[in-house]
Amino acid sequence: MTFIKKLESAWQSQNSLLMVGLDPDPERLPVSMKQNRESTFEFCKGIVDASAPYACGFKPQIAYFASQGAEEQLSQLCAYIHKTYPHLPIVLDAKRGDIGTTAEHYAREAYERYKADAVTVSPYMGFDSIEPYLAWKDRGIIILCRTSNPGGSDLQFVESSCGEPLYLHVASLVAEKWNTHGQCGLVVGATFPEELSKVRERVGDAMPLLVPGIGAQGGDIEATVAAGRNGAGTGMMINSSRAILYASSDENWQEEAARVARETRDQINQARGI
Ligand SMILES: O=C(O)c1cc(=O)[nH]c(=O)n1[C@@H]1O[C@H](COP(=O)(O)O)[C@@H](O)[C@H]1O
Repeated sequence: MTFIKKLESAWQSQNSLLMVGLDPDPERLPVSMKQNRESTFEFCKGIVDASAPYACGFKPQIAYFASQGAEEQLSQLCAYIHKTYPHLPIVLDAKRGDIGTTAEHYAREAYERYKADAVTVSPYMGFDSIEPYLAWKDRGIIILCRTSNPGGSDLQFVESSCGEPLYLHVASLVAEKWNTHGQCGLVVGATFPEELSKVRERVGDAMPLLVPGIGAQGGDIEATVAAGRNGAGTGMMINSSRAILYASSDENWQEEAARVARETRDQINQARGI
């Protein structure tokens, strides 16, 4: 099954647009856990099990694993998710971008080594830096468009040669030229609902948007849903990481993670009118 079909099916079967971000900071693990690589896996597995009923997918952030030499734990986690929750897609957040020959290896890292259903990439080195990912027709490529951080405006708001901000130019390029097999999506931050709505309008209903920025970054759920939903009331993977992961560091960390995930799913659904 392709990434896009798996995601669409998860939106329906889970009745959820919530993507749970897996950003395991060794310094913020539950107090009962030791700060080591094995705990990184155990913690993420615990979060996955607690939040799976409320999620449309999981987004592990590679830097949190690589910075502590926990790549094997990331592989183990992806294998665990595929085996236990085969209906929930994994978006590997790696934000890669490099010349084609190198990009080929980044694609293999994401799709072969970690068996991710999709990976985040940067568009700024152009089409040949994206092309190697397109060869994996059943996988997804989620391209940075209007990121959630304040500094995103430094470049993404620069006027492009077409006389509009660069992020909209990226949205058009991906929708009209790069998305040759219908496997691309875009990253647009929940912290910028106005731009989110412009991107949705530009790319139409079919393209999924990865929308980080609710929870710890303070994005407004109602405004996000109103701006980014498609005609079917879906179309978004609305990501929350720290608000769920670190809801509690006490004995009840799994229960609290589950509670925040459920409440976030419910707030998103309420904004969808469900
Ligand atoms: O590609 C991403 O996932 C991403 C893009 C973006 O524009 N902003 C953004 O915060 N992210 C990621 O989304 C997650 C947000 O985490 P929280 O702010 O803790 O919910 C982190 O893993 C970020 O790396």
